[in-house]
Amino acid sequence: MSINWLRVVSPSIVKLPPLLPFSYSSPSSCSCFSSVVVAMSYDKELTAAKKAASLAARLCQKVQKSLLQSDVQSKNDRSPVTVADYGSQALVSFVLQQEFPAEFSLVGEEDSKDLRKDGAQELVERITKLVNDSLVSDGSYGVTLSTEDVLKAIDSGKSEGGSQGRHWVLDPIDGTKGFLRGGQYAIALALLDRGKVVLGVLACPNLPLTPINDQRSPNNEVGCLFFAEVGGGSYMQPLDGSSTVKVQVSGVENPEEASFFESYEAAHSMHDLSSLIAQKLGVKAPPVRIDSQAKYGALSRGDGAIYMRLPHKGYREKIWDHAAGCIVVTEAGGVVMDAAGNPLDFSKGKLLDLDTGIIVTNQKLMPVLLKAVRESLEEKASSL
Ligand SMILES: Nc1ncnc2c1ncn2[C@@H]1O[C@H](COP(=O)(O)O)[C@@H](OP(=O)(O)O)[C@H]1O
Ligand SMILES: [Mg+2]
Ligand SMILES: [Mg+2]
Ligand SMILES: [Mg+2]
Repeated sequence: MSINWLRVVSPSIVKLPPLLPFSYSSPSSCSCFSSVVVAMSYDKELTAAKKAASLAARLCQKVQKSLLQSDVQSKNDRSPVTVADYGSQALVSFVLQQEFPAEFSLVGEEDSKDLRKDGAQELVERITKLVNDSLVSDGSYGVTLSTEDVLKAIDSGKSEGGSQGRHWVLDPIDGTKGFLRGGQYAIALALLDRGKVVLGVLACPNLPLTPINDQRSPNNEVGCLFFAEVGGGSYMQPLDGSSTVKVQVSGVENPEEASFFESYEAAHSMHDLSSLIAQKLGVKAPPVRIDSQAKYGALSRGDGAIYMRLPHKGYREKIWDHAAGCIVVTEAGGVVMDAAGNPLDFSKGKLLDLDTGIIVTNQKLMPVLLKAVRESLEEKASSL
């Protein structure tokens, strides 16, 4: 097993390795922070991000337990959104603004447009109550938000990101379809500094604490928080923060022994193409299909060795669907690339500038995986 357990009395005792005083090169062909940079600590930001994501995860868990039909709405693109997506974005936005009032920019998936329409008042009140209940249970801020405060907090996520300054990147619920099915979902929060991902937090409320493919453990306990800061490695805690482990990607070198993840939703990734690639590699295990960036979390601790995401033609990937997952995997020793072999570029605004797909694996397997992807894409194109 590739999880290196570090049992500690309190998570605060686990110190990230000290950052070098001058400069360092990133540990691998790191797609999140690739150039030589002046070392910088983001400890305060990481602490705030963990707090915000954990609070949002608790809000989501509460909603998932007793989801009402009226809690689910449909967006313009007909994708689902729930009171928990909105509540999570409002909560994370509020917490980050409290912690960093001087410099705050957030690129979030949701906005309040539909909530400001006639007939949405009840929904907004339900979201506001969820947010206030979460703030009361935390007890740090001593405020009660009005419905307008909540709408404003959701709308603070309107930043476009880019290559200048710092921007938080938030997917308040990644895998809303999984959330609705009672499956996997994640609260994904990352920080961009001058276009590079410098920290990421993935709260995965339904992900087992033990490896998902481990036949021997009953997988009863769920709820994982993955986090990573550039140059500091990747870590996992139970959502209650009671212990911390350093995680590392699988060291598998033989593709026949590798297992791979893909989206649960066939509409999100071409399962026929990934099975062709797996066949070329000689992968024996069937694909593990799970929703959301929980795939990046599971991969970072070695539950599987490969993640393939090959969207149908025309789909454009959003930065909030990958930023946190990318740094969690990269800091755990993995590599994240587009299917053409380029690192992901988070500096271009809300969208990732790629149209081939995203592949994730360890450093040893990446060259063979890229080759199999290239050959499979060529075969598919020539068969059309
Ligand atoms: N046609 C499509 N192709 C690829 N990804 C899509 C898609 N439609 C939606 N998605 C994205 O896939 C995400 C879920 O990822 P996964 O497939 O790994 O479970 C969704 O995030 P949200 O649930 O935050 O909207 C959404 O952004
Ligand atoms: Mg969505
Ligand atoms: Mg998403
Ligand atoms: Mg989402």
